[in-house]
Amino acid sequence: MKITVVGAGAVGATTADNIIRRELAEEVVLLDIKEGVAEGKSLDMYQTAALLGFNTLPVGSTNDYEKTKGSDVVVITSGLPRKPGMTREELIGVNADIVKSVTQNILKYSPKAILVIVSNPMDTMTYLAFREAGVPKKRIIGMGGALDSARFKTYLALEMGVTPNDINGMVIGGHGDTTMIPLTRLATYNGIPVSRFLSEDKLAKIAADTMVGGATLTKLIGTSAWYAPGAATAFIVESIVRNQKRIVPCSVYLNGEYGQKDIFMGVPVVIGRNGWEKIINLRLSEKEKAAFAKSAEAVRAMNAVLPA
Ligand SMILES: NC(=O)c1ccc[n+]([C@@H]2O[C@H](COP(=O)([O-])OP(=O)(O)OC[C@H]3O[C@@H](n4cnc5c(N)ncnc54)[C@H](O)[C@@H]3O)[C@@H](O)[C@H]2O)c1
Ligand SMILES: O=C(O)C[C@H](O)C(=O)O
Repeated sequence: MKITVVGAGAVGATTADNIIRRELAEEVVLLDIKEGVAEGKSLDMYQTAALLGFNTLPVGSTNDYEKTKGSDVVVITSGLPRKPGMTREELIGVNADIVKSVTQNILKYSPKAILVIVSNPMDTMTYLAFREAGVPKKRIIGMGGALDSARFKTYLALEMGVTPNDINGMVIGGHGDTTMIPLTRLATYNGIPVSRFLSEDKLAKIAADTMVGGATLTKLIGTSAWYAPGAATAFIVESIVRNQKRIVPCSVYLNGEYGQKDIFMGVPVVIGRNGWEKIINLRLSEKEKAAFAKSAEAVRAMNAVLPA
């Protein structure tokens, strides 16, 4: 198994670190355009092997795609992160060109790879990667819902004073401050609806906090987050390489599912060795359906901004 992570910045390096520690591949290639950075971070990571005991080999590359040849899974994190006060959507101008050229280069050397797109605005960047790659839809996965759901579970756990490990919950829709849909109605504490423990007001606040979870961290840190994004990306990669068939909300191509066509949006999917294998059709309430349709409108408007 060989995995490539494009972009050796905060999220890319953290993703690679999580993948390496869990020995999800024999080799992990980290690629960046900044001279020496990917090589340096790979060597730094490998120097933890003697301390942590893993056997995966990290390999750095300054824009040399030959080194990525024959990758089974490729994660794309290259691109600008937002600054405080910005939306993810404002990154489209710069990041579209980056994601487009990276996708083309990757496919030249790894035509069979499953692509996991992280760069923002993620749903639109995933749509763009799909358009450029021309590969079966099940091999293109956008990472957003895994992270947003982890934040949702964390906020629920903090409010309830319990471990996030006992909380189940999903965020679907777009990966944007106003397009996410935290499904409070379906969230549980070990199978028991969280509404048995929290008031409607508390749940509404948790949903609102989840939606601006990324913006909150960006304001605190000065750039966007990387620990949970890196862990969430590695979580998806693990479900692929270990063929775990986990149900994870991911941005995937919808062709009529959830009432939408020709769009990438977050919905629960089964993730296994072939990419996303199946879309889970949740029975949404009328209010949730309306939120999904509104979210799709916003994502579609972003997609329309992409150059032809
Ligand atoms: N989908 C999500 O949930 C999620 C979560 C966190 C961050 N993000 C997004 O991920 C992206 C990266 O965030 P970050 O914090 O790691 O940023 P960063 O600035 O730390 O790292 C980005 C890296 O991409 C590299 N890069 C730029 N152009 C490149 C190219 N053509 N080829 C290869 N590498 C190139 C840069 O040199 C830099 O090292 C941003 O767009 C951010 O908004 C998405
Ligand atoms: O908030 C951001 O801009 C980065 C990422 O999408 C996140 O949710 O952490």
